[in-house]
Amino acid sequence: MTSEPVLLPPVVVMGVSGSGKSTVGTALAAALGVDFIDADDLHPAANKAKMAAGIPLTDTDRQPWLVLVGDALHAQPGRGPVIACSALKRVYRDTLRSSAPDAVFLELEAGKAELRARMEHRPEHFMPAALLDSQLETLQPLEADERGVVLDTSAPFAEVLTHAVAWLRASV
Ligand SMILES: Nc1ncnc2c1ncn2[C@@H]1O[C@H](COP(=O)(O)OP(=O)(O)O)[C@@H](O)[C@H]1O
Ligand SMILES: O=C(O)[C@H](O)[C@@H](O)[C@H](O)[C@H](O)COP(=O)(O)O
Repeated sequence: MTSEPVLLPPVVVMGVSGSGKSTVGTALAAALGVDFIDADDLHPAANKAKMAAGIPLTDTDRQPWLVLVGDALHAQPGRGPVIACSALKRVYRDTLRSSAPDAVFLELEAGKAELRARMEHRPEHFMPAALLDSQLETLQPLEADERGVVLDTSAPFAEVLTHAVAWLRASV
């Protein structure tokens, strides 16, 4: 007798720059056996150039990017994927849910000093630590009616991953 494969909804690993989205998302996708996509790779070149110059993106800058992220989210029903995407505001997550209504959100958090240190020590990344304040000001944490969980990434990495997998197994 074969067991039914577990259907995994699209998973968005969200949070400010340096919160660990790419790191946790890559490991989580590998653990779940689904594709990982980094939404940074979907940003138009102009958005990346703006951030690299230390200028925060506006809602208008982010809108076409969020549509691309939404398209990627619902491309493989039942097979994730796991996408690392900041999804800082509630309205951005609403845009993603308009493409993938079943998407779940894992919000990664850490203290400001830890976030700054991570950004400053990350080799060859376009995002300057100077944008951390703006990222934190823009962040609207998950609300009670949004399907997801907050994960404290100041815990050891293995614990963060175990918590993420356990939450998904219990919730989907
Ligand atoms: N849980 C963690 N504990 C310590 N360092 C971490 C953790 N998660 C990520 N990092 C480190 O912090 C930096 C930023 O992580 P990254 O995954 O690039 O974040 P984001 O994609 O959210 O910007 C990387 O150098 C990474 O190795
Ligand atoms: O909406 C935004 O302002 C960006 O998506 C931003 O949140 C993201 O942090 C950068 O693209 C840098 O990428 P990392 O988050 O991987 O550092």
